[in-house]
Amino acid sequence: MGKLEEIRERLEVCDKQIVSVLEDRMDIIKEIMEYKKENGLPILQPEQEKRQRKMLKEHVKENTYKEEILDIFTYIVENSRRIQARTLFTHNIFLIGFMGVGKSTVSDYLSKILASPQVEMDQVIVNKEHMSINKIFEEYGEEYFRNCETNLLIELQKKNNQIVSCGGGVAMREINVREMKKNGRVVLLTASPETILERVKDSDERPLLRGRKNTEYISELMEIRRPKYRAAADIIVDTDHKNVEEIAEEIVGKLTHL
Ligand SMILES: Nc1ncnc2c1ncn2[C@@H]1O[C@H](COP(=O)(O)OP(=O)(O)O)[C@@H](O)[C@H]1O
Ligand SMILES: O=C(O)C1=C[C@@H](OP(=O)(O)O)[C@@H](O)[C@H](O)C1
Ligand SMILES: [Mg+2]
Repeated sequence: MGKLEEIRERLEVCDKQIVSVLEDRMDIIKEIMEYKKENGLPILQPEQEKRQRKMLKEHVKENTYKEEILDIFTYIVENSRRIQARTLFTHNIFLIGFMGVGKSTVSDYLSKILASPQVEMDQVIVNKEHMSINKIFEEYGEEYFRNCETNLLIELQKKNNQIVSCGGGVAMREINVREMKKNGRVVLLTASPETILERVKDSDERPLLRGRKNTEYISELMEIRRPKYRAAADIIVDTDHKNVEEIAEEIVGKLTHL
């Protein structure tokens, strides 16, 4: 055997060892998830990831390849998140609720922490139509926008493990609720009219609130929509006085025990 072949063989042995250790690591991740589920412990615990990273940095600080090793670990952790997500859910998660409850914000956070694709329905429609939501309402009317939402929900059936941030009106159509339920769990976020006003007051991107940004109108529309939101929901999470991390943890905890 030539020298080069001999070196390559050692490399192959090394790669196989990495594969084997990675498999062990992934099994451990699953074991942790099962233990947390069985014992009702918080599932996401982002602070644990930060501790892990700190420990690792300390461990490799004298290493010649520390940058490269840390880079590899970024991918390892990303994939562990994906395994975590699959251990928890095999379906889509749809966030519904009134404008400003935090559907977009929470879905963005959940998609990162669970390394799962996010679908921001409003944004997908804006991209498809090459028009802002305001412009779609102005040019084609609300009914057209609602049809875009229904068509998109049907399209979303093709994939799993997506975190979908719905527009606030999605749960109003029964066909939309049926589509979401086919391969998804529906999470209703709620908040008081005062909280909603605080969160939407500086944005002009919601045509339904134009010129009506006050708690009276928000309460009125919320009451009209409430029965449909509740009927569609598999779980309900109130968001008043909670930060995004707390809301995400509550969602995952409740979905796990559904
Ligand atoms: N839990 C929260 N606490 C404080 N502010 C929040 C929270 N959730 C969302 N926000 C803020 O409220 C505004 C509306 O949130 P967004 O996610 O766009 O709501 P939605 O998609 O339900 O309309 C954003 O400015 C966002 O940063
Ligand atoms: O409640 C609604 O009918 C709407 C909510 C908006 O989304 P957000 O709930 O994300 O603001 C957007 O889809 C559109 O302005 C209509
Ligand atoms: Mg939104």
